[in-house]
Amino acid sequence: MGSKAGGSSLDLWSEIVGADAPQQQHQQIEVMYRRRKPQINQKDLNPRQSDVSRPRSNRVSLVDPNKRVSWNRSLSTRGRTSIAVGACMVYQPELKKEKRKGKPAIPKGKFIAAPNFEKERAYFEEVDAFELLEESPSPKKVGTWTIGNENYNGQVPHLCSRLEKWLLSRKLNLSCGPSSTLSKILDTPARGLETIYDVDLCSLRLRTSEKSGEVDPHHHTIITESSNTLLDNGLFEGNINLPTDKMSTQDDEDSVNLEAAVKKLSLASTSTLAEEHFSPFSALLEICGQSVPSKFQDVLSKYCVPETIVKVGEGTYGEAFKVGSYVWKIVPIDGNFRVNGEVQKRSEELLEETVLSKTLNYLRINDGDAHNSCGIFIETIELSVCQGSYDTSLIQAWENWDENHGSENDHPKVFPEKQCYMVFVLQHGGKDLESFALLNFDEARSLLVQVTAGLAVAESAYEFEHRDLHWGNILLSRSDSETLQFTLDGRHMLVKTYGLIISIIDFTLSRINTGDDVLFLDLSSDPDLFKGPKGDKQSETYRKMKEVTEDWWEGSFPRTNVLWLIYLVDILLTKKSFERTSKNERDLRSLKKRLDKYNSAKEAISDSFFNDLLVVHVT
Ligand SMILES: Nc1ncnc2c1ncn2[C@@H]1O[C@H](COP(=O)(O)OP(=O)(O)OP(=O)(O)O)[C@@H](O)[C@H]1O
Repeated sequence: MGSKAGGSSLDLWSEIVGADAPQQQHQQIEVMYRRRKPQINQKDLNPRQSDVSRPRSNRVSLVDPNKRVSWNRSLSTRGRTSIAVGACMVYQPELKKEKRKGKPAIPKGKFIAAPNFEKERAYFEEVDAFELLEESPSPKKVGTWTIGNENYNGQVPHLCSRLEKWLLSRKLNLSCGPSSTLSKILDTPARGLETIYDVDLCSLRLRTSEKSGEVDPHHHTIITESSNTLLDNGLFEGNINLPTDKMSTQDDEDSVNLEAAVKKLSLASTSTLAEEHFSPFSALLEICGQSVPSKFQDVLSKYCVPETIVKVGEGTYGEAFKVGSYVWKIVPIDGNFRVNGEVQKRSEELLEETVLSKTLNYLRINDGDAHNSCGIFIETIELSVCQGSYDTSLIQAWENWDENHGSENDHPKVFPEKQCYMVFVLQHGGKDLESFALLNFDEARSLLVQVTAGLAVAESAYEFEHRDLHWGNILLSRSDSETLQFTLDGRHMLVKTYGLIISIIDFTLSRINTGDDVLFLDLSSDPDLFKGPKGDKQSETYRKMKEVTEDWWEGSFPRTNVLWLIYLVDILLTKKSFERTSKNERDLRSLKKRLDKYNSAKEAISDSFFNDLLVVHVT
């Protein structure tokens, strides 16, 4: 295999030993669900829902079968209920009712028989007894970068203050152009966090709580090397490129003065200037390099001829279309009516997701110098804000898909002329794990090693936690390459693919430290997320995350990545059928047990399960 190429390769992982656990096999009875939507056992369905003539029988609202509101769907309103409902909510619960009478029944759920129910029984009894040990929570407010937005009230998703300042400064002085760290993230491809910190030191420095001795987690300390003149003029740009060595000689007194000045400016900004010049929507436009929203047609024409567009998937918020060789994820935003039973996302939320996606793009750089790199996080090619009714080519593609798959989403004809959308132009990542047919155990373990290695790399680079890695958010495609390179803390690893390439998507719930700010969603404002069906692996994983984080979502808890790895092993064992021996199943169960001891994907990647899938190159 290509994994041995390169001469001086050492298998360092083999020294990590993990004793196999007792190998009982048990049966598990578990609800299935799709993405964040729980699937209820047939016996739990009322007759109407279980009627095979209803193509949506696998998506059952726990509240009202006609209304797509469930424990998981309420995610969409997390932290923004007050905005959406208070401002302009027009609830349309009946939107889906008139749809597609007489449509052929095409159930979407994959009901895969467990390979050996009897064998599984013993195991799952063991697994059930094997509840995760009490997590050892990370100490709060220590060791993470403090965050900005002192006005954060737990209801509005956090938008990094750095972003606000950058955007504000762009408004105030467009001729300066963006040169802050954030703009670098937005304008250029991948770079490691350590580099970002370096760059940032030339314009701004963030202090950790530890370093500054501050205890307020919402206090964002900014120290600049800028001149007071700039500050006095209100033209703070974070754009003063002093050499780092000069930065390091800055004395504390100056820092304190400047800090106070910046704080003053910041306060003035939020109360007056920002209100006049800054809105999340205009910020979104800025990020996309637009001054006004585009028309679908204009952006589409850059990528393909409209007739070739095909819908490839759908989520709670977005529709996914293959446009040329890319995938467009189209998310309606800021509208005052529900779509797919959900309050539309607001610009604020999309701001965070766009910055996060762009930051993860940095990991894709693999120029030999990268300290951390991998290609597993889906590449964001372009971001665009569009406005108008849905384009006819997209509607046609939507209807074709609906005929074949039975869409659960509202027909896009509901969108009025003034509707705005966030368009993510993404690398095509293949099929999601839910619908992908894995062939054999080698493919399954390559899936696991790629996800684990990718999370380890992103943890190391950005303190990244995905926090929603269910089987709709893992994409798979086949390829000829035998190995993939991951670089973790400067060590180059080749990972065996067995012909499978994995991509991770959907960073809505993710947490990241961009080097400027910690971006995260405060899930404590969405209690329903944690009320999913008991025993359901996905809902249990949200609950375990809550235990681990102690509901402090801002903090760094890479253990949440491990929780999703455990979930993935469960999914492979119980929801996916592929060629495997009983030894293979034992190996997976043993891995699951050992995973429980790890506090990060970085620790997990050293597990013996991955030994012969990884080769570390010492350079
Ligand atoms: N880059 C991509 N390549 C291929 N398919 C994609 C891509 N992005 C999204 N999809 C398809 O669209 C589906 C929905 O995407 P995504 O999960 O990002 O939307 P969402 O609205 O955030 O979903 P949810 O919140 O319900 O998980 C995916 O499960 C996948 O099938």
